[in-house]
Amino acid sequence: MSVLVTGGAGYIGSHAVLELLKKGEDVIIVDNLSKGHKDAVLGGKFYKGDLRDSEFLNKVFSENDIEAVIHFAAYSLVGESVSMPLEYYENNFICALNLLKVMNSHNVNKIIFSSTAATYGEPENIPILETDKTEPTNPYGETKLSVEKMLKWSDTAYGIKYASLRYFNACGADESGNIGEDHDPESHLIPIVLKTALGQRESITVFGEDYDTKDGTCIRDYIHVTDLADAHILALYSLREDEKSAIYNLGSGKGFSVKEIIDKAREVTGKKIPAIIGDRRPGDPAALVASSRRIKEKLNWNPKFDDIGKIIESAWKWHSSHPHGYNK
Ligand SMILES: NC(=O)c1ccc[n+]([C@@H]2O[C@H](COP(=O)([O-])OP(=O)(O)OC[C@H]3O[C@@H](n4cnc5c(N)ncnc54)[C@H](O)[C@@H]3O)[C@@H](O)[C@H]2O)c1
Ligand SMILES: O=c1ccn([C@@H]2O[C@H](COP(=O)(O)OP(=O)(O)O[C@H]3O[C@H](CO)[C@@H](O)[C@H](O)[C@H]3O)[C@@H](O)[C@H]2O)c(=O)[nH]1
Repeated sequence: MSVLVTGGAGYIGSHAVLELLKKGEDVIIVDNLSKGHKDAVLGGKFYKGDLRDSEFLNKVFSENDIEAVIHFAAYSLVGESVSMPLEYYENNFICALNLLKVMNSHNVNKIIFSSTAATYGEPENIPILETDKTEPTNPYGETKLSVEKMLKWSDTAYGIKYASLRYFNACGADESGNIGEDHDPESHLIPIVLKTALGQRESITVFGEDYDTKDGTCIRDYIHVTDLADAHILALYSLREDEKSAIYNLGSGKGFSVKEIIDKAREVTGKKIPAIIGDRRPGDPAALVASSRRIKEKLNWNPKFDDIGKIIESAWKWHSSHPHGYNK
């Protein structure tokens, strides 16, 4: 039987596909390539298509013996979601709705969902626990929280078991340097900092220096993409072992400010990396840091990258060897 990976040509999805293949899983990938790259998919059976198209989805499920779904496909940019909320609801909610409907009609009862730290909003406590309140400060987080609620009711009604993984900030690249992050336009901090190091941008703009944090810039929890990919495999195994549905945070437990990330990248690359201070970006909470105790205890998740310098080094290996991403 096969594992269907939606959004498997995207940044995190392509790393998960690689790890699944290494474990000997039979993998099917669906991606509309709106943001992803066919060259990022290093194996498996690839379908180009859109999850908003139920007929297409039904065909994929009819042609294959699908056991479980890992659902990455979504729009995922905090700032963009504030200016395009309806597109975010349409893509993120409708894709998940169509997927759950087709899963139910084909008796597929396991799904791993890419949720996010953005479901919490402005946290009351750091580190954030899965039981903490969820009040998103942006439409992106709202769409993901709505899907989590739909998953809960689909479990109650149809017995579809889920693991909802609330990732904090995914970063880094596969150690081989063969796949990595390539968004167009790029909006994530670490790739932009590294593109500045490569001389492709004149400077990095720091979005706000007046937050209530140690140096006034936003704090995030940066987690390596391969450690994230590994967590999906553990979640898949747990659903196979009839574990109950659950929500898990995935982060390193350490917070770094925007300025600290820029300084660390200067150290790793040996480049100057000019930075200028700009306005706050709408929708950004001041600080997000995870407690990942639950997934460590319940699924034995054991992240390998616990050093931000090593994480940035892996991203630098990818960016410096692929300065134009997959379009070499
Ligand atoms: N990058 C992060 O830091 C982060 C953190 C938390 C959660 N997430 C979540 O993880 C998932 C993957 O994120 P990513 O950074 O790899 O993003 P990405 O944009 O690189 O990957 C998403 C993939 O989904 C595809 N896709 C989008 N809409 C589709 C549709 N309607 N039909 C078919 N394919 C579609 C895109 O072409 C792309 O390849 C997303 O759900 C995102 O919300 C990401
Ligand atoms: O040019 C830039 C880009 C980003 N930032 C800041 O850097 C931090 C990280 O930003 P970014 O890399 O864009 O990630 P987030 O907005 O934190 O969102 C990521 O991490 C979330 C989980 O925390 C996921 O849900 C999202 O999908 C994913 O894009 C934020 O404080 C940004 O304001 C800058 O200062 N300048």
